[in-house]
Amino acid sequence: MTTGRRGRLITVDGPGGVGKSTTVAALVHKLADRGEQVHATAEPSRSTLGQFIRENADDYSGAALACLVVADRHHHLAHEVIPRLESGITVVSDRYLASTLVVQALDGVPQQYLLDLNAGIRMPDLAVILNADPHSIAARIAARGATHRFNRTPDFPARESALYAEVVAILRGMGVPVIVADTSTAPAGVIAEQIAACVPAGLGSVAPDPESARTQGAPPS
Ligand SMILES: Nc1ncnc2c1ncn2[C@@H]1O[C@H](COP(=O)(O)OP(=O)(O)O)[C@@H](O)[C@H]1O
Ligand SMILES: Cc1cn([C@H]2C[C@H](O)[C@@H](COP(=O)(O)OP(=O)(O)O)O2)c(=O)[nH]c1=O
Repeated sequence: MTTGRRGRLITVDGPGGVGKSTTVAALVHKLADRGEQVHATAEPSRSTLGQFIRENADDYSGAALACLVVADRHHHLAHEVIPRLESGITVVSDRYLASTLVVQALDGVPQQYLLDLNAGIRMPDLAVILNADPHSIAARIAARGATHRFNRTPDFPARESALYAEVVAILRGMGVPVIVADTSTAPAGVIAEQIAACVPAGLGSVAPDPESARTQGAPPS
């Protein structure tokens, strides 16, 4: 069924282990419960290229990995995201542009190069940046086990957390509505509620008040 209006693209980014997947699942439930058609997705995507990236992120780095993740994004948009948005379905993506601006920066890729690779992508209607005290993040990664080279590096959570705080300003400078939530202090259900409150039911755009939507600023670096 289509609704005759465009869906919204909501993206959720933050350090590995911060709570993205948990928050996305809670948000999708909340939106669906109030009658929205919602599609949950993730980057790297489920495509052949996305799966290749997940399996090989330890063997590719720098500009090579940047090109792979952004190629996957362009394909993801064309084949999975945009068609749903055009059918009125809200799409929630676990990782998107902000992840590239942070993870690839930590891999040594210049920011302007990353922005150029992303030229023309569909910008999020709402970008959610989850952040947390780096010690909490490290403890969660230790509890579940590191899954890729980025979260095997001990100082990675602190560096990643600091860079996500910077990316908030970059996204806002690009005109993207951003809300920031601290998963060290707020449970996923509460954060999902706050995000859902920024996505008015039945409207084609979101207009969060960044200050009232903010649950916590990013932790100090
Ligand atoms: N808001 C939260 N507060 C406390 N713990 C959380 C929160 N969100 C997620 N978690 C826990 O943190 C761990 C990592 O969550 P996950 O959603 O897999 O993170 P990510 O997708 O960012 O890697 C899980 O054990 C999850 O239960
Ligand atoms: C979306 C994206 C992912 N990646 C990489 C980082 C990870 O190796 C992998 C995403 O894995 P993911 O399972 O999302 O990590 P985590 O559970 O730790 O949050 O893809 C990038 O390097 N750049 C990107 O823009």
